[in-house]
Amino acid sequence: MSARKPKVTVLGGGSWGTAVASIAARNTEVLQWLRDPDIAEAINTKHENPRYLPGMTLTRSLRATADLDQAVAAADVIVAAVPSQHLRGVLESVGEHVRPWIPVVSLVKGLEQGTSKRMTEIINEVLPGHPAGVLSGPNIAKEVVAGYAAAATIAMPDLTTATMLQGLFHVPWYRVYTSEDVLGVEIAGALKNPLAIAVGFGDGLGAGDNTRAMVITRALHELTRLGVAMGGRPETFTGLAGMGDLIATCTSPLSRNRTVGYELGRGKTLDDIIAGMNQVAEGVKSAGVVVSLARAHGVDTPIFDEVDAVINHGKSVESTYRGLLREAPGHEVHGEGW
Ligand SMILES: NC(=O)C1=CN([C@@H]2O[C@H](COP(=O)(O)OP(=O)(O)OC[C@H]3O[C@@H](n4cnc5c(N)ncnc54)[C@H](O)[C@@H]3O)[C@@H](O)[C@H]2O)C=CC1
Ligand SMILES: O=C(CO)COP(=O)(O)O
Repeated sequence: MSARKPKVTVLGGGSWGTAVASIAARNTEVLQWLRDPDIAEAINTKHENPRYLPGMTLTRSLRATADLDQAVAAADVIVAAVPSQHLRGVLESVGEHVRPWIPVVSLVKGLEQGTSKRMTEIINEVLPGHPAGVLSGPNIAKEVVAGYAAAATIAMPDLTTATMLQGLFHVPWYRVYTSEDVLGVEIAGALKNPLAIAVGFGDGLGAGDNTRAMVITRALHELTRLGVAMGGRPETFTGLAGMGDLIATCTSPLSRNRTVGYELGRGKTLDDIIAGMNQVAEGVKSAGVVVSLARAHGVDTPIFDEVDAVINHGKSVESTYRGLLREAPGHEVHGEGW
């Protein structure tokens, strides 16, 4: 007799939480928690998340609920898909209902303001004893739900758990690779967002393909320098969660982070851009956190510094690009600067 497959509970009702819940529901029993009972009802009866993935059909067996305690109590695996600034609060409110030792997988690509912590650090703090890991890669939610080929990496502290979880998320068009570099995979996902904002600046200003390629390439250099200084493995940053996600986020018109940069480059204010979005662009809140992490690790990060200056300190996008271009280039591989 085959063993029962682990039941998955996804916390979060946005586009990516819904996409991953729909994929995993092809492999096992999945319950998705979201705050709005009307959307839960629409997922259960119409197999659609009308707010975040309108018109897209989800796996029919996927079930949703607005009852957080019930959702968590049933879980053999928890998947966290709420925006980074809310993960701690959600986990604190469910703590006592979580079954002991079950793995917790973060899909979240942000850093906590105030503490500068990664999401797996928060999971380890709030739910000690649970193996905490991350699933990350170049994964624009709508494309994955539409069934276009994509891939990601699941990183857990041990390969046995990573391999068990791989089987829950892998489907023919969504290839899931394993890794033990939790820190590297996780930090890559958080760092690529402010860098996509920087690429959006250039696109919004009307700069061309050369500028975009230059910024993406130097952004990968900067992301890798900081990620390695923090303890990530160098090869992770040229993999799916690093270079792969950087390319997707910096070039996709569907990326929320790139769109923030693009609209700033076109002259809109940050407040107007955020007010017009019903989704999270994590890079807006993590830009300042990344700069403080870079200073703490003694890493020079000119692109991150410029994004932080625009987002948090009122610098204009035009002067950002002029400032970057004034800096004399050093050695391409070993140089510290931009
Ligand atoms: N959308 C995408 O293509 C991808 C997103 N991600 C990451 O997934 C995470 C979640 O983003 P999305 O699913 O895109 O969300 P979204 O931006 O589509 O929607 C935001 C979601 O967060 C929920 N939310 C807001 N405040 C909350 C709170 N206090 N408690 C609980 N839920 C709250 C909203 O109700 C909504 O369901 C982010 O860190 C994002 O960077 C990762 C890969 C792909
Ligand atoms: O993480 C993503 C793609 O992998 C989604 O990027 P945005 O949050 O910028 O839309």
